[in-house]
Amino acid sequence: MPDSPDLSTLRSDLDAVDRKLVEALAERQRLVSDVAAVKAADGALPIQDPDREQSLLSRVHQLAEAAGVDGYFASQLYRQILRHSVRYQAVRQSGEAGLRVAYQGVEGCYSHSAARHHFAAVDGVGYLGTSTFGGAIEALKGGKADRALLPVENTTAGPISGVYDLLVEPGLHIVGEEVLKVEHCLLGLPGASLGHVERIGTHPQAIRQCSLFLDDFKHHGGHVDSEDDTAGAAKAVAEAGDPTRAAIAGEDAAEHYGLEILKRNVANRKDNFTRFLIVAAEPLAHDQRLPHKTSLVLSTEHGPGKLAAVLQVFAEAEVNLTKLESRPSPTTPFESLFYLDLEGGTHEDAVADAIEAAEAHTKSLRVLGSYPVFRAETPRAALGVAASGDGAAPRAKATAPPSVKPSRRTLGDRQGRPDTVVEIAGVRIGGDEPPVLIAGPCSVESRDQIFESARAVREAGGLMLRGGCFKPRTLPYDFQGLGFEGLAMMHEAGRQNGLPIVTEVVHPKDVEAIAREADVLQIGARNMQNFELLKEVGKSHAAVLLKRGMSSSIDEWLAAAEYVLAGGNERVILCERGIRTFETATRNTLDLSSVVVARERTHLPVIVDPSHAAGLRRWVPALAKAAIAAGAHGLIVEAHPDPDHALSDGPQSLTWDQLNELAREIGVAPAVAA
Ligand SMILES: O=C(O)C(=O)C[C@]1(C(=O)O)C=C[C@@H](O)C=C1
Repeated sequence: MPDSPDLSTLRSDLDAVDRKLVEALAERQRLVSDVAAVKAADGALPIQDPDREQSLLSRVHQLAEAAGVDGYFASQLYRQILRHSVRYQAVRQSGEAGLRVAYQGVEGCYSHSAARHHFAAVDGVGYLGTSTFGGAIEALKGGKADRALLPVENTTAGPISGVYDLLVEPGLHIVGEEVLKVEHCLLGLPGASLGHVERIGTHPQAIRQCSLFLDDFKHHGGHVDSEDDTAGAAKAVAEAGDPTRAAIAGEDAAEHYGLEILKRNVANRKDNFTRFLIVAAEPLAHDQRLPHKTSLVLSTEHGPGKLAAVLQVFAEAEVNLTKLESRPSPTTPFESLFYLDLEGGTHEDAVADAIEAAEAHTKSLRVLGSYPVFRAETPRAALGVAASGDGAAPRAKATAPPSVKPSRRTLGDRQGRPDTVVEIAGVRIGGDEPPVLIAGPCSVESRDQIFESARAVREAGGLMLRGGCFKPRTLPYDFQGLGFEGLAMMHEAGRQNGLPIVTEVVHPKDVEAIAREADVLQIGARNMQNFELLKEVGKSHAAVLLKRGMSSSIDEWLAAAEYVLAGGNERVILCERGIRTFETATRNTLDLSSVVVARERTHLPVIVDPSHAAGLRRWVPALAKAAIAAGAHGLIVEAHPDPDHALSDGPQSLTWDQLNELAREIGVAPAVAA
């Protein structure tokens, strides 16, 4: 047998392939540049063409699969390529080049990363870090920079109020926005370990966003230092060379300062985004074919309904507001300035007319900027940007927040309300949405098992990954789950495959920590009436999947949901999983009538777990299809890479082939290439 090539030979072969890949990207960019020229000559052509992108992505998916490359991986890469392509074309239309961009912080900080994303399509950009937000504005005003990029809001910590005060300075124009997914990581020296860290340094904003992790760290004797910026803290750790020190910063900072990620995702919320604004000293002409946003600042007289009158104008003109923020006026005590963001640009008549009409109800009104927004993969609702271009009509919204003390059983009752659609990282469950398949193993058993499961679930057409990390078992000797270690693996597996994750929480004290990594908190059948647990998940930002207790009536099940809703958490999904009857042939008796009744009595989504009802895998598909026929909004199904050797619930877990077939039968499997 010939010797296999050595590592250095393989690496030089890889180098050659990488060169070809980069050359192909350059060739693509040249063609995109020609496309931009065609579009410059014909103003009727859209810069972004969602239909073309869709067909291109599915072709790439098919080509990749045929070549033995994961189709999802290839299409994710292509999404990035297309995003860059749209920006590249926009820049070619505007003629921007050689910009100097000021941001607050040192290299590798989030503002620097956001700036690099935003200006990636511009040739010859230089970056200038300043020590304060005001310093970035000064650089702009003093002619040392052409743009300043400033963070204005974060989806966990809220508005960055000091920046709003800077935006109203005369002579500044908002010319763009950038949204960055912020993933706070704990960084330390290579070889350092989490257990030996004694001091953690980071920016006050990150301290707020990671308060749960840091409180726990302090509780165990650790010290937290407030630093000027996240990447600065990372730099200090690298320079100190002390393995007991760590910083909370982004992945870019780790790369920049040669640090290792000791723990990913230490923020309170898994989905953590920061919105940045790009400011210039002159207004810019933007390509009007791109979707726009407009930012205003205004003040009103004191008096009842003054602000409402302004808002009414936009409501009547059907101009959507994506932001309303108030700040004290820098000049007049006890007067407020209101910052508003609107969907649409001032070149659109509806927007321009509405602004003019609104002005009549204000004491002062100024347009801070009208600028293009690039569609990004962000939870658009969370950022106040309406989903666009996907053709999906907005469906029934979640119910109003419980602003009044709930009277007896009102929140969950239908009372003529439309169905609530619960949205979980882009997956919509409820109402008239197509049924959602949630699948995965009963328990997370190992890294390989959960990664293989995530991939198989995604390939089958599943939209969420299930997996237990904290297992309530009948016998104390049975496998109890891998706990937080398993959760971290599952989080990563879900992320890599674009699947939100569902996991059970069994103890009230774990709710916050689990919700940092999981998208949906499952309340198991045994805990359906654990009222302290229900109250705790009622306070959580994560969605809740509430299984019906094995001996609970529908009334008791709905009353349990009421606990969660009354706590302020409106994102409740009911799950029927079978009840105890005299029948012992199946593990539980699947009560499909509860789906019909619950759908009539509440506005909440109702899904079905056929696995725990059946107890045997060969019975699962029939029950699953019956559940959909009865009106279930989705299924949560157990499936395992090797069901016969599963550590829990093996007999009722489907194989991948069975899962694929079920997905096809209920019509959620991805379309197969012709
Ligand atoms: O085909 C076009 O119209 C292009 O602009 C090219 C391209 C691409 O890079 O392939 C870029 C943006 C569009 O949204 C679709 C496709």
